[in-house]
Amino acid sequence: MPNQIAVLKGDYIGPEIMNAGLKVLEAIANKYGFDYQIVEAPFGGEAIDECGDPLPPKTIEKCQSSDAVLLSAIGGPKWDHAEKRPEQGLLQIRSKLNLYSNIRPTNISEAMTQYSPIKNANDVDFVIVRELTSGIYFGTPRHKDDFQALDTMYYTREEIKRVAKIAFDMAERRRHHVTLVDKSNVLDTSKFWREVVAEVAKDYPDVTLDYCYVDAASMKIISNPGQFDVILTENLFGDILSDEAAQITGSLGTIPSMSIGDGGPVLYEPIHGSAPDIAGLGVANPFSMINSVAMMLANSFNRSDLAQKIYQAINQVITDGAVTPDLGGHYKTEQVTDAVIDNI
Ligand SMILES: NC(=O)C1=CN([C@@H]2O[C@H](COP(=O)(O)OP(=O)(O)OC[C@H]3O[C@@H](n4cnc5c(N)ncnc54)[C@H](O)[C@@H]3O)[C@@H](O)[C@H]2O)C=CC1
Ligand SMILES: CC(C)CC(=O)C(=O)O
Ligand SMILES: [Mg+2]
Repeated sequence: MPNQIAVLKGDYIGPEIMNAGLKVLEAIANKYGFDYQIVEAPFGGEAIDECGDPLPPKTIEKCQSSDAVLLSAIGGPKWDHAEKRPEQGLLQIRSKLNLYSNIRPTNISEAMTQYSPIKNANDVDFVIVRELTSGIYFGTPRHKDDFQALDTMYYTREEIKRVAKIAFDMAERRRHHVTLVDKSNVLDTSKFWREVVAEVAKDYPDVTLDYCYVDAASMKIISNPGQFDVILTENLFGDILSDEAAQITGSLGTIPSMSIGDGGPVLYEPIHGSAPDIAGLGVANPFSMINSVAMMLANSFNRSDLAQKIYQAINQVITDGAVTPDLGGHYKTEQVTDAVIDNI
């Protein structure tokens, strides 16, 4: 049976970079052997236009019966004032697949250091483990009227424990260091995170746990990112910090992510949005999606060999300067994609 991959193409630059990712997947599969089958399904704005629902039941069913899900960015001005927004579909798919941990790496390869806006970029290699299915994006009650608005940040012990274990397991395979980023000088949810994470840490005596307030962490990601190994944080802080962390590689358009739960299909997606400001121009950076394909091959299909070939090809393309305008180049999405394929 071929490996089944659910493909959700997304909105604005979503399909542009998804095409790039699938082209690279096809090329590497043909050259080195990888048996797969794509199952496309409507999602986000496209699905709202088609049936009024950003996550139709048939789409979630296709994802649940696949071995992995490859998703591109959704949303954009077309639906900003619609009754249902594509972003609701994104939160729902994460929740329905129980993907409570989102892994967002920031490492700057030797070839990428020239594009980084920071000094000492060559010692940057950390990963953000972001809680993904709870916190303020999901908390109730919520309310908005003409005079007031309310969102709720809510966490249970179990929700914190399970994502903390993912972070500590990851640290054991890396440099044995977890930094919990929170705002425990103010928020009760953060104080609770500290209590629960300190409990979990007792099972990992060879991992060092330290703490950092989110405001200071946002500064340190710029001033001394080399100090981080695994950053563990809640949903909203992880969302914000991961965009910041991406930019120190040179562009938000380079970083992939994977979202995992307790078994079931893992979901791979770039960390950025649908970039409506550059959609249709053919200049979107495809590295975030191509890196997501590589991450999928390594983690869902046990093909680290293929992932390594993709990473090496991207490095060569970067060294050759064949990059899109966000990295200061003049290459188009398609040209960059073809250059990656030529180097595989
Ligand atoms: N996972 C998802 O599907 C996400 C969706 N969104 C949605 O995307 C829409 C646009 O949001 P924004 O705040 O503009 O964030 P964005 O991440 O789409 O764009 C921010 C900036 O980064 C640039 N950028 C992003 N990806 C790029 C790439 N691959 N190549 C070159 N440049 C790239 C954009 O051109 C823009 O200037 C909104 O509707 C938002 O809700 C936002 C974040 C994540
Ligand atoms: C709808 C948002 C929560 C998407 C986003 O910004 C993200 O997951 O990074
Ligand atoms: Mg985000």
